[in-house]
Amino acid sequence: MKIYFAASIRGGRDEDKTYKKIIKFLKKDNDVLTEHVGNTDLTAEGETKLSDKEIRDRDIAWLEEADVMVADTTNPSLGVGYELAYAEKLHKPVVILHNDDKSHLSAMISGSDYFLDINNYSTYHDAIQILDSKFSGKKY
Ligand SMILES: O=c1[nH]c(=O)n([C@H]2C[C@H](O)[C@@H](COP(=O)(O)O)O2)cc1CO
Repeated sequence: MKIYFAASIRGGRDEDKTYKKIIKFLKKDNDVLTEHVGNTDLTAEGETKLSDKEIRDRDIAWLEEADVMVADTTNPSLGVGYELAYAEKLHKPVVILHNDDKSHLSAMISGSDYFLDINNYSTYHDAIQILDSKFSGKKY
């Protein structure tokens, strides 16, 4: 499966180690198109070798190509909000991971009838268990 993993970059990189572990787990059986999101060397400046237009256009092409989106919404991010709305427009399945101990998910996401697969996690291990139960043997 091709997975578009969405998580905060310019919104802040406090959770980058969690992103890295989630991507490592997903990569065992899948193709993660946005592996750079989990790169712990990537700062809140974002990808500096590409223009913002190149980043946006590449990411939308990846989103169109993806079978499913996994979004970690714990760290609020304009880009992730945009990607979620775009996934809804494309009718892509979306799995949301959110650590309720750290932030309160926007009502624009939790109040939407489209985003029904919203999963609260506290530790990285919980997040992996959630993904394992969703993806093992499942085709999107
Ligand atoms: O450098 C980047 N590379 C990139 O792929 N993105 C995409 C992927 C992430 O899921 C999302 C993060 O948005 P933001 O930077 O607003 O937190 O946007 C965002 C940036 C910087 O905005």
